Order: sequence, then C-alpha cells, then structure tokens
Amino acid sequence: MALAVGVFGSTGRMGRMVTRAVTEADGMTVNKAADRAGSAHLGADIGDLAGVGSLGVSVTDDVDAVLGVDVAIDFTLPEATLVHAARAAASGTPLVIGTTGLTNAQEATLAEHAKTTAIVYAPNMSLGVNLLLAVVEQVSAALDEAWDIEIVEMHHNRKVDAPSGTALGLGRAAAKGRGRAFDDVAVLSREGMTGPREQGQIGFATLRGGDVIGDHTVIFAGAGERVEIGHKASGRDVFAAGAVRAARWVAGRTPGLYTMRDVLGIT
Ligand SMILES: NC(=O)C1=CN([C@@H]2O[C@H](COP(=O)(O)OP(=O)(O)OC[C@H]3O[C@@H](n4cnc5c(N)ncnc54)[C@H](OP(=O)(O)O)[C@@H]3O)[C@@H](O)[C@H]2O)C=CC1
Ligand SMILES: O=C(O)C1=N[C@H](C(=O)O)C[C@H](O)C1
Repeated sequence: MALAVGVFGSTGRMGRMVTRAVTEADGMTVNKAADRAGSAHLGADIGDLAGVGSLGVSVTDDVDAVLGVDVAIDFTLPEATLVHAARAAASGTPLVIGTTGLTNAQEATLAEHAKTTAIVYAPNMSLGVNLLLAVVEQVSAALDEAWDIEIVEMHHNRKVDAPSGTALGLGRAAAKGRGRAFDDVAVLSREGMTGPREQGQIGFATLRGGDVIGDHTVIFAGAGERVEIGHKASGRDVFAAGAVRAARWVAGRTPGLYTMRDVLGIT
C-alpha cells in the first residue's frame, strides 16, 4: 500500500517541487493538496500544476480534508503552519514542516502540538546543510571567542523572512558549540554607529536578489586568518528530496518534535 501524502502550500515554489518528488518516489502518492482560501488555483489538478500530469487531486482550502493521509508536508507561512500543526495534532497526522520565519513563541506552540503527533521541523531539508550544521557546531567548539562568527546568506527576491531559517539554524549550532545561549549573542542585523564588535557575538548579514535558491556561509574570523564554510543550493529538488525522506521517516513514529538531523542520523 502506497504511503498517502498531503501537501500544504501545494501550489507554491516548494509545494510543486514536493508534489513532483513524491510522485516520482517509490511507494508514495500525493493524495491531497491544499492552498490558502481564495487562491486562484483552488480546484486545479495539482499534478498539472507541478508538471507531472494529471493526478486526479484537486487543490482545496479544506485543511482537515488534507489531514486524512498517512503524512502531511507543509511549506507555507508561519501563521498557516501553526493552523496546520494544530489540526494535525488533533487528528494525529504526522507532519513534515519546512516553513521558516516562526517566532520563538510560535516554535513553543509547535513543540506543544508535537506532544500529540510526530513532527519533523527543519529550516533546511538538504543533506548538505544538515551536515554543515554538525560541522559548524564542531568548529565553533574548537575555536575560542577570539574568533568572530559571522553568517552571510543570500536568497531570491521573493523570500519574505530574514535572516533565513537556515542562517538562524547555523547560528544556533555555532552558539551551541560555544556553550552560549543563541539569543544572548545573536546580532541579526547592523546599521548606523554600531560601535566596535563585541567579542562573542554571532552576526548575520542578509542579501536578497534574483533567483538565488539559497547560499549560506559561516565565517570564523580570527587574527591573521579566516575559516569559511558554506553551502550553495543550485535547485529546490534537494529540499524536496529531504522532505520526502522525512515523510517516510516520520510516518507512524511516536509523537515528538524531530529535526532533519534525527531523520538523517547526523549526531
Ligand atoms: N526547509 C526547507 O528546506 C525549505 C524551506 N523553505 C521555506 O518554505 C516556505 C515556503 O517557501 P516557497 O515555497 O518558496 O514560498 P511560496 O510563496 O512559493 O509558497 C507558499 C505557499 O503557501 C501558500 N499559503 C500562503 N498563505 C497560506 C495560508 N494561510 N494557508 C495555506 N497556504 C498558504 C501560498 O499561497 P499563495 O501563493 O496563493 O499565497 C503558496 O502556495 C518558506 O518559509 C521558505 O523559507 C523553502 C525552501 C526550502
Ligand atoms: O525561502 C527559501 O527559498 C528558502 N528558505 C529556507 C531558509 O529560510 O533557510 C531554506 C532554503 O535556503 C530556501
């Protein structure tokens, strides 16, 4: 029996990519597809929109109808994701969330929902970035605070949140490596007379332009030398492939809030 998948944000950039990846994966089918109320795509066949041919699945705005599946995948906006997570928890449907831009309070609410259904929540589903998270934590632990950490990211001009969820995740990994609380050391942007940099800060710079899929660089700047490690995505298929892998992994799993590092077994 094929794993039945529901896709939230199905007509978006990632939703279409996920629909394609699920359709092309062995033993999985897209059974339900949702988008926002009022979307011009309601009623359209999601397979046609995703470029894989008709799947006989019409785009709906009925959240609960989409949750009658084995696992649901969500790439939308924070407010929508919170609604989807609440309904998924009520119905016991496992959920894979790729949406970024959630506040700390929204993440805390998500953790509550994960007490009743299994949720994989990851700002970046690619294998490369999840390896990078582990490497950044290790490098950060190995270098003392005389090494300034700065994180630079660039994305396409349609992106609505900043810094990217991945950049924040890399910052959290760096803070963890140093044994510091992220919120105590993060400087999410700078302008004007900032004064000199304080030792121990983790700084962020956000670039937006063109069709850049997602570039991230973590810079460890020391006296007389720099270590730079990064990742560049050249297609959204790497994120969709990760979402498919997470969906297989989380289906039928006991409730809890999981990360992509759990899915990939990267410690
Ligand atoms: N974790 C990862 O690996 C990745 C995460 N992302 C994240 O995924 C999210 C989506 O990115 P992307 O696909 O590029 O964005 P898009 O804007 O292309 O897609 C978002 C989709 O969500 C829909 N939507 C908006 N509001 C609602 C709502 N209230 N209820 C239901 N659906 C809604 C949009 O509909 P409409 O267009 O009609 O408004 C659209 O179809 C972002 O947060 C992004 O950062 C992106 C890539 C990889
Ligand atoms: O919005 C995007 O496009 C992306 N968002 C994610 C993020 O905020 O980190 C992941 C990826 O970089 C693409």
